[in-house]
Amino acid sequence: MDNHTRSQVHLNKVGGQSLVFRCPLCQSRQNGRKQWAHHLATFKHNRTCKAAGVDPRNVEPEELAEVPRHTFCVTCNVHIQDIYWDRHIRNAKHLEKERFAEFKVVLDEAEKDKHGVVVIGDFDFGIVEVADAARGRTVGGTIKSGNPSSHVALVDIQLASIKGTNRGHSSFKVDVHGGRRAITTEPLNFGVTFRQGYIGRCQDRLEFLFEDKQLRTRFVIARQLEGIVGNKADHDRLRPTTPYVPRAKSARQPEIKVVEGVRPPSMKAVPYVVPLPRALIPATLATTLSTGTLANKITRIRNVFLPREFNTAGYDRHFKHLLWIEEHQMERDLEVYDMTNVRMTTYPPFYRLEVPGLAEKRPSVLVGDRILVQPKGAREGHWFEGGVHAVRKEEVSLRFDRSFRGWSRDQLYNVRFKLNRYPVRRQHQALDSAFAEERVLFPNRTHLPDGPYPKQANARLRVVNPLIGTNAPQLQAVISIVKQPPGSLPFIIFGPPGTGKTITMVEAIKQVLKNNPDAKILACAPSNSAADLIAMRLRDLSHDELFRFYAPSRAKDQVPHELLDYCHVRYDGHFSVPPMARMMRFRAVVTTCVSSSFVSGIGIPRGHYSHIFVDEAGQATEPEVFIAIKTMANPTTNVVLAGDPKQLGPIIRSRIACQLGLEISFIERLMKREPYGLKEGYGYSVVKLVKNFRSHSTILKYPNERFYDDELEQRGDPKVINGFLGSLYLPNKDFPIVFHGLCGKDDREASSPSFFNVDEVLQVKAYVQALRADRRFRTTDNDIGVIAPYNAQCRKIRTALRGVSDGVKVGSVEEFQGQERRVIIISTVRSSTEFVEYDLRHTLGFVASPRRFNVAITRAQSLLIIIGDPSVLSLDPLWRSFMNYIHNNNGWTGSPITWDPKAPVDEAGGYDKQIRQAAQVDMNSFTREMEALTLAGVDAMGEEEGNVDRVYGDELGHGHEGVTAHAMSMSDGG
Ligand SMILES: Nc1ncnc2c1ncn2[C@@H]1O[C@H](COP(=O)(O)OP(=O)(O)OP(=O)(O)O)[C@@H](O)[C@H]1O
Repeated sequence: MDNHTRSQVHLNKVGGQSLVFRCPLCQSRQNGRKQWAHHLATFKHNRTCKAAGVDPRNVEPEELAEVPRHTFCVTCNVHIQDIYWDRHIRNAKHLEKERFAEFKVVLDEAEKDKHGVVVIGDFDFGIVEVADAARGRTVGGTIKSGNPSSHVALVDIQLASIKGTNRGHSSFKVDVHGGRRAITTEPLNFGVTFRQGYIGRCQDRLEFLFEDKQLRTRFVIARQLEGIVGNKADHDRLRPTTPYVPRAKSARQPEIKVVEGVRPPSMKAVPYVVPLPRALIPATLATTLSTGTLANKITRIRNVFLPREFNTAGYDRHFKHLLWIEEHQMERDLEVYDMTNVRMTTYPPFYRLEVPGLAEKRPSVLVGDRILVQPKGAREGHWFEGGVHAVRKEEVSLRFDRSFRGWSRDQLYNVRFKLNRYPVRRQHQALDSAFAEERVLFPNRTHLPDGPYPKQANARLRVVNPLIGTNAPQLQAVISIVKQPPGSLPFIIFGPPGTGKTITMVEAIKQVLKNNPDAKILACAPSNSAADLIAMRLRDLSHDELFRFYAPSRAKDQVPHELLDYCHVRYDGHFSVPPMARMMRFRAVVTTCVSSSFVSGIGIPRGHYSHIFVDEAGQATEPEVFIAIKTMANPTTNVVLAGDPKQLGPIIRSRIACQLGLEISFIERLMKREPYGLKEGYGYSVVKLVKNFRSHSTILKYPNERFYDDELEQRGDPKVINGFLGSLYLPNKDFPIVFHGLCGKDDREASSPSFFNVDEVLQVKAYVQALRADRRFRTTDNDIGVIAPYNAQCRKIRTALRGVSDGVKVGSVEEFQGQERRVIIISTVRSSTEFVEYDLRHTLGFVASPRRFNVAITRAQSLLIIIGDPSVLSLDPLWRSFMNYIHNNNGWTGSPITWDPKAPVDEAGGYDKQIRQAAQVDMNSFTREMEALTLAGVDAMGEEEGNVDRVYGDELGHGHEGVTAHAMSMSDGG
């Protein structure tokens, strides 16, 4: 069918007639006189006139034939102005729908019994235990005709996955005796066997090709085959309990009156003396952000709101606006969680509200947050604020003002989640401060000291960590930091993963304290896990010297027990700060970047800390890093940053803020400045570390080549990095990387958009059990880390490991940045291409995210196991080359690959293009095959293939997995 006839199919004329004009100058079509008059007045038209040298008023339209005014598209269910009809049917959205509609028809048609022939049998194998599946399970089926004088013959039986030129793989096999044979009323028996030696699922299509001799036509009857290898009890425990229903985003009406709620006691746990600014988004900026295209918004923001130049004078204004832009987006992202017509229960004075998705941090709610509640039928715009006093698995406890009355079991409420503004207010507070020293904000060549940099020979340092003494660049970094005169430019410890940045920073902290009795340190990191790592390594300081500050809302069970003695816990169990005199005596205070504002908040004077250290500085936004610097630094304070811009950067939700630079971390910006060139700055302002002490050479090889120009040297301790060579799970005993191919299913449940993949959960569990049971290698829970890109998957893995290996750390890549484990198991989750676009949009997942990929694969010391669906991952060139690397080294197991791992990878292919092609091939191949099979008549379903531009529904545009700004926030008032 050609495009013309196809368009007829969708054309239902509705509505009356109208005049259509064509503009002789710009050839555009105008529907009716009014539109024509408007067109004449437009800028574009006037420009065309000017170019043609005519007066626009003298242009007469060409009158076109009368056409019907409206057309109704039966595929998309929309009315379209007739003049736009052509455009509509070329439109990707329409083609998408049309493709699906046609494809469905084709498949449905194929599955129907026809020409009197019926195929009987149930080919859904359900869940088969691993041992049974390895032996193979067979089910029977029959083919027969209902017509005693049938002229139909069975010509062929084949599996869609491996027929023709397809190199696919199938775990199914079909047994049928004899070749071509007549189909009569006598049943013809056949058997389908499902045999698979590994966890995961297999789907295929069994196609029976028949010939009707009387009608001289061939036709196909198809049956879907499906089998899952796994454990039924685990599947029952982990599968979605309620089907996923995307939440609909409704436009919020403005809040007119909000009655303040009662905040939890933790909000008063820290005795703040400096009030926080409100820092509300300026109305003009909010209006700009709500109207126009992305490009227009960016241009207007640049022209109207941002300073002309990004320099010391305009620094605060620049970042304050970027913060507001980001906040505006974060607030909008929360709208999707709004709930209507929900009930609450009460246990006075608290109210309990069930929040679907809470466990996956969708939405993320912390103690101290605010949730607005409105009784149904209340006055428009009037809300009660509920202070969040407790957060449980699926519900929160709220406390309202006394004027909140009228609760009953049946009363319905509307609910709005509000952004916790404390983190942004703290950043504004810091930006409002007077600190604006160029040597920190925009260091240049003049800030480099004269003379030679401090050399090791003259330094005479007695290192605390003997490892540092064995590596010249690390030692140099420590010496340079110790010897930097007060008021120097920021010092950067820069290096790829596992090169010892954190231990160098920790050694530098200890040496500064040792060599300068007056020195005091404020050490920060973007996440609690990275801050914990610093604090753990500083534990040789006494309890009077080291203080680890946690936000009062943090739960004690989230804190490593070794650090509890270094914290201050109030009588009511909340984290807090000790009395001021004691606080002032601590020589090192460790906290997250956002929480670092507490020091100025409780009244510790600027300049109290001689040094501010920030580890994993590439993961924080610049305003986050500057909370500590801007609130506490004075002209003598030195700043030290450690990080690697090739690892995870800050998570930014607003595309506008991203494009205006909020995504670039402070360390990344500094590294591009003159004094940080390795020639000029080595030893003065920067030291680069290139010896990797973490990983086995085979684990290091791929990221080293891809991200670090092969400059990393492998220097890991052989006792550690060779620890799993020869182990049972390695397909190649000398190559400690395993790619475990697994075809699973990515699921979601209820209203949480977070993904999980039960098949992969089971495989992770199987590996953990095997590792723990293997006496030869003696692996403890602490040796194993499991990384997954989605909160829901992390939660399911934790559930599966409960009672099996509770001590195994399971977390997102963000939580693993800076961490290492002897064994890392990565569950990639994705098993369908259609969700990858979703990941790309929401900066989730592993595909097309090189930084996340880099961090994930560089955490393992001696064994790296990746569980993933090769067919999906292979669409990303980075993943495909990585899988080829593993395959070519015989590290592959599980579901086999369907491509040639020796063939060069199309690096420029890019994920977008590849996924489009894959989706198209997937949808069209069956149609094409059917065309080829069909001689004539009933099965002529092949159609001209439209150029399907794959467009995915814009689902939930909110939230990030892993560590969000919210997850790192402190809800402790101020
Ligand atoms: N000089 C050294 N000799 C031997 N081992 C070292 C040395 N320096 C660091 N290590 C070890 O290397 C590993 C990685 O160190 P560290 O965590 O400090 O690296 P990093 O650069 O901060 O890593 P990431 O970039 O992943 O955060 C640790 O196990 C550490 O003990």
